[in-house]
Amino acid sequence: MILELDCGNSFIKWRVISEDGSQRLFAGVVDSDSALFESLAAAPELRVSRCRLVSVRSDAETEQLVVRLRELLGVEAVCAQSASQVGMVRNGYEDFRRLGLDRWLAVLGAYHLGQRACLVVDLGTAVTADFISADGMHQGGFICPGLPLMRDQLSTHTRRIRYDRQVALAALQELEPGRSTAEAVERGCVLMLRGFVAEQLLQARARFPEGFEVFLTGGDADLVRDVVPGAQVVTDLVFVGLAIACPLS
Ligand SMILES: Nc1ncnc2c1ncn2[C@@H]1O[C@H](COP(=O)(O)OP(=O)(O)OP(=O)(O)O)[C@@H](O)[C@H]1O
Ligand SMILES: CC(C)(CO)[C@@H](O)C(=O)NCCC(=O)O
Ligand SMILES: [K+]
Repeated sequence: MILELDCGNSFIKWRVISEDGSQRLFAGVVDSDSALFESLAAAPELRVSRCRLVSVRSDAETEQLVVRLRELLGVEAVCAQSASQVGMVRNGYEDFRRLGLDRWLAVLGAYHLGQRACLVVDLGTAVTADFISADGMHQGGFICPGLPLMRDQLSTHTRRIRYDRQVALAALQELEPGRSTAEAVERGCVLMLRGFVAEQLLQARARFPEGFEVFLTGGDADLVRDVVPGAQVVTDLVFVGLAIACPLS
C-alpha cells in the first residue's frame, strides 16, 4: 500500500492507495500530525510499504513529519521537490523554487488530465489560480486569501462581527443579501470567491481562445463550481500531480 500526503497550511489530506495505484483504500482530512497517525492506526489491516508527500509547510515541520513516518510506520517518505520542468510542463515562475509545491503538482495533474490549455483553481486556506498553455507552459497565476482567512480577518479586526459556526453553515443555503451577521459575512465571502473565479475564467478565455479545461480543487471547490459550467471538480488533483512528480519504482 502507498501512503500519500498533501500537507497544506491548515489540513493534511491523506490517502492510501493500492501498490499499482488502481484502488483508493483509505482517505481522510486531519488537522495535525498526531491526528494523522491516529487515523492511520485506526485503518484496518493497513500495511504501508511506500510513502510520498507534498508539503507547503516549513522545511522543519516537513522534516519532523518525515522522521515520525520513519519511526512509526517504517517508511522513507519521498517528498515532492520543485522543478523547472516535468515532462511537457514548464514552471513559469521567475524562480521556479518559489512556486508553491501544491500549485505545481495541481498544474502537473491538470495538464495530465486535460491534455490542453488549463485553468486550475485551488480553494483552500489560500485560493490560487494557475494558467497552463496547450503546449504545457505554466504562465503564472494568482494568490488570494481563502474563505477561512477572510472570515478570520473580519472577526479579528472588528468588534462586532461575531457569530456561531453552526449558524454559518446554514447561512450558505442561498446567496441573497444577508439579514444577519452570519449570513452577511458568509455569503459576502463566498461571493468574493465566486467573483475571483469568474474573473479567472475571463482571463482564461482571453488567453486561450482555442479552448481550455477548468479544474477546481481544494476544500471549498463546491462553493464555486456552478460559476464555471463544465469545470471538473477533482478533489485529488494534487495527488494526481504527486504521482507524476514522485514515481515510486
Ligand atoms: N472534511 C473537511 N475538513 C476540513 N475542511 C474541509 C473539509 N471539507 C471541506 N473543507 C473546507 O476546506 C477548506 C480548507 O481547504 P483545504 O483542505 O483544501 O486546504 P488547506 O489544507 O487548509 O489549505 P492549503 O492546502 O491551501 O494550504 C476549509 O475552508 C473548509 O471549509
Ligand atoms: C499559496 C499557497 C499557500 C497555497 O497553498 C502555497 O502554494 C504556497 O505557500 N506558495 C508559495 C508562494 C507562491 O506560490 O508564490
Ligand atoms: K492546497
